[in-house]
Amino acid sequence: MAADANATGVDERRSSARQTQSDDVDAAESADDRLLEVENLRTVFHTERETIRAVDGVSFGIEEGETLGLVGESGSGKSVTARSIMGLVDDPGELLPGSSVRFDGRELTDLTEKGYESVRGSGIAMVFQDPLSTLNPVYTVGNQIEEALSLHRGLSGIDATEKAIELLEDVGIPDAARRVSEYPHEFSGGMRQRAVIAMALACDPDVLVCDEPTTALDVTIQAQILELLSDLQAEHGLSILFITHDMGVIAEVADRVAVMYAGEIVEQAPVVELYENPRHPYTRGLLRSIPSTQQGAERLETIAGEVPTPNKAATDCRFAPRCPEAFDACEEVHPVPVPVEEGAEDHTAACLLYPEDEPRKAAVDRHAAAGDEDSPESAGSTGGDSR
Ligand SMILES: Nc1ncnc2c1ncn2[C@@H]1O[C@H](COP(=O)(O)OP(=O)(O)OP(=O)(O)O)[C@@H](O)[C@H]1O
Ligand code: NI
Repeated sequence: MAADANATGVDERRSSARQTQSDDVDAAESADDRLLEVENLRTVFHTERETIRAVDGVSFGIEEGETLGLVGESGSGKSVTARSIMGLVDDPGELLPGSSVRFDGRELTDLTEKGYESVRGSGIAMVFQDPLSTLNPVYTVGNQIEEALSLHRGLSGIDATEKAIELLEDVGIPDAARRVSEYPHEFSGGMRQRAVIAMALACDPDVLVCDEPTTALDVTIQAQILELLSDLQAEHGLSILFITHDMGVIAEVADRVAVMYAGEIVEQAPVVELYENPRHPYTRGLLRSIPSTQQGAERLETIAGEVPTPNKAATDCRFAPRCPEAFDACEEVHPVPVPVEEGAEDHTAACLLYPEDEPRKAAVDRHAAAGDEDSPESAGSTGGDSR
């Protein structure tokens, strides 16, 4: 239905996006450059006991050729964000109304499964942490790449085999002509992940979503895969969403970074800015927990406590119980992303301490007002107010 997005459709979506935008972070302004635009994404899982708000109002965009790093502790909602973009959220999970994922100007969240398949086949491809979850043990690596080539590019026979070999060469697999007929178990961990990347490239995607693609690999191999991804990006102009819990890896791969905590993005900034000038107390804590190679003797700090499971709409700051800088209002007001100071549109933090150059009370009021506008209670038809 939405398959052939025309210019008018795109314009309509842009203007409706503008209306629903909170005025603090006007992402729609730069939507023109953004190949992938995620807006107010809410993905919940209904379990017997509770509803887990795994992704709770996440917004970000990725420009052409850019890498956005998505970082956060285990359970913060990174993988669910990736699966939501890919249309891979199944029962008991669902995207709540108002969630938007636009790819190349086209809304994906209301596509049918068939429509999504075509997006996954040609627009957006995903690389998972464990290559064995993607590769089928009973087929040769070549067969699997050829199948992708046949599905997405209509290649078959010798053409498909030749292209598969070329892809394996592209991802740095030596002796590709021979290895194309080997089985996944004959590949090492690093070579398997390269093969998975070759499979993803078989679709000639514009966006690559990588969910901890190097976490299972040892450090040397990890560095090689990261280099491969950056080479491929330069070569194919890929946009990459790179998910990891490792701040060290993020520093190497990302152009921009989004820090996730308990289902929300708590800080977003260009990579150098984030490392040199982190603002959210959670980001500061994460950065203090990176092992520093220069000062080997220095003790590593970790953030005490655990990520809470977001099982209610937030009415406070979910990080407050672990935050060294929390004050009274943090328990009563839900912070939304705001510029960290006036004019800092590309550096936002969801923390009541910001904007830093605003009097504390005014800043808190600004968060409270934005939260009221945003809340499902005020947006829904019930008119009920839980506050
Ligand atoms: N199928 C599911 N059913 C119920 N809850 C789920 C399901 N999938 C994910 N969740 C919950 O969603 C939350 C976010 O999980 P997610 O896997 O996205 O975290 P993550 O940031 O990727 O963590 P990790 O670094 O461990 O991979 C968790 O609380 C998790 O328990
Ligand atoms: Ni994950």
